[in-house]
Amino acid sequence: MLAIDLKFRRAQFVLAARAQIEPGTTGICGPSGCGKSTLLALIAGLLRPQEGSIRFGDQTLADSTTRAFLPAWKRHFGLVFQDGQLFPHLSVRDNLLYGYRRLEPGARRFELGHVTSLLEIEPLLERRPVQLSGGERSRVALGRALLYSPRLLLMDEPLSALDDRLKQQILPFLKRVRDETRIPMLYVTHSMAEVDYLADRVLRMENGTLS
Ligand SMILES: Nc1ncnc2c1ncn2[C@@H]1O[C@H](COP(=O)(O)OP(=O)(O)OP(=O)(O)O)[C@@H](O)[C@H]1O
Repeated sequence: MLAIDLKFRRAQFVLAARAQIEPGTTGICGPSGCGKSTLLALIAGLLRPQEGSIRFGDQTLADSTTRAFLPAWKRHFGLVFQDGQLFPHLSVRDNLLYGYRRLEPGARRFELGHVTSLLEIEPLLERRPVQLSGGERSRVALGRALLYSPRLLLMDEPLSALDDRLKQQILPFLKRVRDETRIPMLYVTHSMAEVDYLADRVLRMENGTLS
């Protein structure tokens, strides 16, 4: 599904990644600073590899030899980061529908009611993000990413801002999303417990190298 063979350099840091990632849920684990977020940013199209290529199915996302580069918004991937990054001035409903409204109706795989019931967030629709708990915010961020009907869901430590009790509450929702939507996921975490619970396979990163 995803074929990665690239190098990316920053002043003090080199990331070298070569991997074939199949559909399902893939955990990416490794110590702080090893390059996990950088790898997700390259796959998302927020960074461009100086060398090598990234392909999704038969589509080239980036290729340094042909200088091909598909911008992030054309990749149609969903992103969920640590703090959820909801738009503070929009209600939960408008946050959820943000990407959905920008899709052609024929491209919409999920409807608002389906996602809000999957994540149990119906009662929150008229609230603003500031009126949500951390766990509710995470579920809304996940819901927003799903309603964008992504071809791939990229999650960068989506639970790391939560305490253990909330993590235990949200993990079953993530599992439900995995099983009911079948959207392929890349899940970056420090936590082997989260990977054991959710992932079909694990890739390890160390000092910028993926194995
Ligand atoms: N914007 C940036 N400018 C310069 N260096 C950066 C930038 N972002 C990250 N780095 C450096 O690149 C390396 C990889 O960082 P990255 O955020 O990918 O690691 P990570 O594995 O996601 O870490 P963590 O688990 O702490 O989130 C680190 O050495 C980091 O200091």
